Order: sequence, then C-alpha cells, then structure tokens
Amino acid sequence: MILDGKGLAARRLELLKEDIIEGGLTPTLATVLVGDDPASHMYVRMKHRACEQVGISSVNISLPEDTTTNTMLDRIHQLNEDSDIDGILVQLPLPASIDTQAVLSAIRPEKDVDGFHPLNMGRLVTGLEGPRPCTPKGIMTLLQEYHIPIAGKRAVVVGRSVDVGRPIALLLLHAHATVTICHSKTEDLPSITKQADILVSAAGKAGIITRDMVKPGVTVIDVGTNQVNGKLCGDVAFSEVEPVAGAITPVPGGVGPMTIASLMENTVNSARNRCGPFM
Ligand SMILES: Nc1nc(=O)c2c([nH]1)NC[C@@H]1CN(c3ccc(C(=O)N[C@@H](CCC(=O)O)C(=O)O)cc3)C=[N+]21
Repeated sequence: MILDGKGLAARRLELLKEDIIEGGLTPTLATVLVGDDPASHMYVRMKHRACEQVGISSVNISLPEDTTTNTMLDRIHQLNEDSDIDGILVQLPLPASIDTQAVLSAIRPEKDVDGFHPLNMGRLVTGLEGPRPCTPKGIMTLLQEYHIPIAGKRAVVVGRSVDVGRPIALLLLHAHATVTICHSKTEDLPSITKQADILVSAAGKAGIITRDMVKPGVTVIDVGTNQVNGKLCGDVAFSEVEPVAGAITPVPGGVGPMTIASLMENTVNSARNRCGPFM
C-alpha cells in the first residue's frame, strides 16, 4: 500500500480552511529566508502557496547570505513584537556563519510554528502540549490516518537530526512504540532495520534503505529529500522495497506535503491561542 501524503495533506488543508473561516481567524505566518539556495527558495514558495490556499496571510523576509547573527536576532525581535504575526518560521539550514541555536531560541515560543525553540523541545520530551516539529507531526498524522498500529510495535529511526530524527523518535515513544535510533556510527545497520515494524528513514542519503534491510510487511516512512541528477529521491530504494513493504511513502508525494500541512496547522493553532495585548 502506498501512503498518499499528497492526498491526505490536501484534505487536511481543506479542513483547515473551514476551521479558519468558522473560527473567524486571521492567521499570519512570517518566513525568514537567508541566502539564495534554490531548494530553500522553492520550499519557502511552497509554504506561501499553501498559506494562500487555506487563507493564512504570509510575509517573507529575505536576507542576504552575509547576514550576521545580530541582524537576524533584531529581525526576530521585531516579528516577536508584531501583534499581527502569529507564526515565525526560519528556513533551515542557515549559513554556517549564523548561530542557528541562538536564532531559534530568540523566537517567542508562542510563535514557534516549527517547534524548534528549546522550551517547545522540552515540552516534546515531557509530553506536554505544544507545537510539534512539522515533519514528525506530519508522519504521525499519516500513520494515524492509515490506522497503522504503533503501540507495542518496534520502530526504527535512521537519523538523529534535531528537526526530524530525534523528535519523531519521541513521538513514536509517546505512542508506545519500542524505539531504536540509528545513525552514521551505528554498527550493523541492517540487523537493526530488519527488526522494524515501522521504519523511518531520515538519513538524507539516497538509496541507503534496500530490500535486504527490511522485514516483509514493514511500514516504511521515507523522509529523504535527496537531489540525484536533478531529480528528487528519497532514502529508500523504492522499486525494490515497495513489493516487500506493507505500506510505504513515496518521494515525492509522501512526507513532504504532510510537513507543509503540519506547518499550516501549527500556524492556525498559534492564531487560536493568540493572547490580547494586556494578557
Ligand atoms: N525551519 C524549517 N522548517 C522546515 O520544515 C524545513 C526547513 N526549515 N528546511 C527544509 C526542510 C525540508 N522541508 C520540506 C517541505 C516540503 C517538502 C515537499 O512538499 N516536497 C514535495 C516535492 C517538491 C518537489 O517537487 O520538489 C514532495 O515531497 O512531494 C519537502 C521538504 C521542510 N523543511
């Protein structure tokens, strides 16, 4: 079975559109884009297009490659103070000269629609309510919509990034999976991935998950967005893994659109929770 992230994301956006109208909300998202990486520009454009589709206002702040950390912090402070802005998204990766953690920590946690602020990361670890990182949140939505059992199952996450690997491992753990995180130093990766009932690959390496590494019937979630000869491909060797998998996400059309739908949901939640000026 192919897990249709694109179709599900489209349905979620339709629901969100109705919620915005019914709630009389006027959500606004600000994106901050530094430098001129074409992929980052494309992702930000896709986010603005999704905003338009659901009725979220959006603004983009483009800054040159040589922007300093201090300049970025000033812009973030302005957006924090701007009562018209519900959500702030700083497109990653930032140029190496910028202190990414300082920038993410400067975003008001209430406006942190990526869930990357340390306070929101703490909420994630403890299981307290809060905005969840968009890609992991989108994966959980996909698993739930397709009724993939999680409790008691073995989940293996390949990749330990702060934006995907670690948070998806925690969300699966909260859903009572038995979770293993693998990474570049893991010895004998196939022996671990073969045990997975749910395999999440967020390694960022095209084709690292092959047929011999999976158990028949496994649910495979491919987070990879690798450019190979100008073509987008996932981490999974799809054509050989798909026949043995019970369920699998395609790339494109799987996790990517769910990430964007989650961003829209987090932005609408920020708008719902918006406090008056004297609160
Ligand atoms: N602060 C921040 N938050 C992010 O959520 C974030 C980020 N930075 N930096 C980059 C990554 C990457 N990311 C994607 C979003 C959508 C697709 C997506 O929708 N992809 C389409 C394909 C698009 C195409 O055709 O190339 C798909 O998979 O079907 C992919 C990747 C969000 N990211």
